[in-house]
Amino acid sequence: FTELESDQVARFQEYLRIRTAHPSPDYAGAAAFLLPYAASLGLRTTTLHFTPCKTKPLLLLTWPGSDPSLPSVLLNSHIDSVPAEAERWSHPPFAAHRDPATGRVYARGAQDDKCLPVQYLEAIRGLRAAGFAPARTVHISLVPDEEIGGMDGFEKFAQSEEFRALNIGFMLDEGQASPTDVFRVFYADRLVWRLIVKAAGAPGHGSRMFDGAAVDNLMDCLETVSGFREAQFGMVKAGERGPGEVVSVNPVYMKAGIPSPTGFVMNMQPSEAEVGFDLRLPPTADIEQIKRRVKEEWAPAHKNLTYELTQKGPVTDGAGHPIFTATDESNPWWSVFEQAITSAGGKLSKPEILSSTTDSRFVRQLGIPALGFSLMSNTPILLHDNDEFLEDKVFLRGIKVYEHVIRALSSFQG
Ligand code: MET
Ligand SMILES: [Zn+2]
Ligand SMILES: [Zn+2]
Repeated sequence: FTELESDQVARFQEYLRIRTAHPSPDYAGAAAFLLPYAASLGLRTTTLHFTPCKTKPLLLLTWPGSDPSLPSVLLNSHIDSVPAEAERWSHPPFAAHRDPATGRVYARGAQDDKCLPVQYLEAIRGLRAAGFAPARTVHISLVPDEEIGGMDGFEKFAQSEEFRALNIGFMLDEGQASPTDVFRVFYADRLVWRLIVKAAGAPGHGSRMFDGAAVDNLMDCLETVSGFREAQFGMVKAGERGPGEVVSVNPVYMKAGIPSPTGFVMNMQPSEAEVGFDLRLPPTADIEQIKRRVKEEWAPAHKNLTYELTQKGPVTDGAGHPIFTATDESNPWWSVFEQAITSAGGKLSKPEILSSTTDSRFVRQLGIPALGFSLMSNTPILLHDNDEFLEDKVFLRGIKVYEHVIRALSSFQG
């Protein structure tokens, strides 16, 4: 590595060491790292707050263009991460350990998505060093609370006067790693729902067989959901559908039993049981049909099951249409982006629907084109997983590709 490249990897590690994981992300620590970093590159910095307590800063970094009449380009990244089960990691999740043999940097957030701001900023450093001056203004937004739905983050930002004033023409946001050498690009997100099913039932002796116990009722629900899940997953396994093109439903917690000092009482059947599901729908899914399925098949009242089904974020855009960004000639930004990747010597995947959900949905909802994009090629998909890592060489190559992308997008005269 050159001295610059070593510094770039070191800056990535430094950012990863700031504990921005939920449930108590260190947003102040992140701001104290990112704001002076951006200022040192000559960017304008602004801090916005959308909560009265001002504990959730939204940082805006700006590289002014020579033609302020042109709509600007926004590069987004969320500051927060999901938590980590530290004892199950091979390296501590907030140490950002770099394995010298493989170049892998291990940390919560290495992929999702704390590589991005450092790559954006280092790409700008490279462009400035090359004497490049953008025609369009380039903004970087570093936002809080994406992992918990964005209600105090991008959702409020997208509705704000400050956002409108930025006059954004196009946004790039996070994507997902690619196990092959193509870069993945995403034109839509799945809708994110949470489903909580509660079962009630007759309590009784642990030894007695009877109908209608709470856990028995909940198991009926799990069995039905599992059948549906297998059918959806089957289409992905068979290669008929992409992972973003089916409905996913995964149990993420279960609660039942009567606690005792040593664990749970073993010879009593409890009168309540509960399961939580992460439910994701493709943007064009028939929502009424899913709602009916939950009510009639997954959690029918006659089995003593009740449920809460809640949706996070928008379902349709302002015109009532499913939320996605065009990836054809109707969207001039698409071809500018595609050409930038080619000029950087990269290959792009066929545009996909992202299987997870990002802040892009709030921008697309406004009719502004936004793509999810990831330069993590030849990398296993480890977001929200243990031992999340990114290889230093992949990270560094990403900076070079962002140089091409930022140059092209900010020069676009259409
Ligand atoms: C709860 S909104 C989405 C949060 C996160 N990006 C996910 O896909 O799980
Ligand atoms: Zn993310
Ligand atoms: Zn995430």
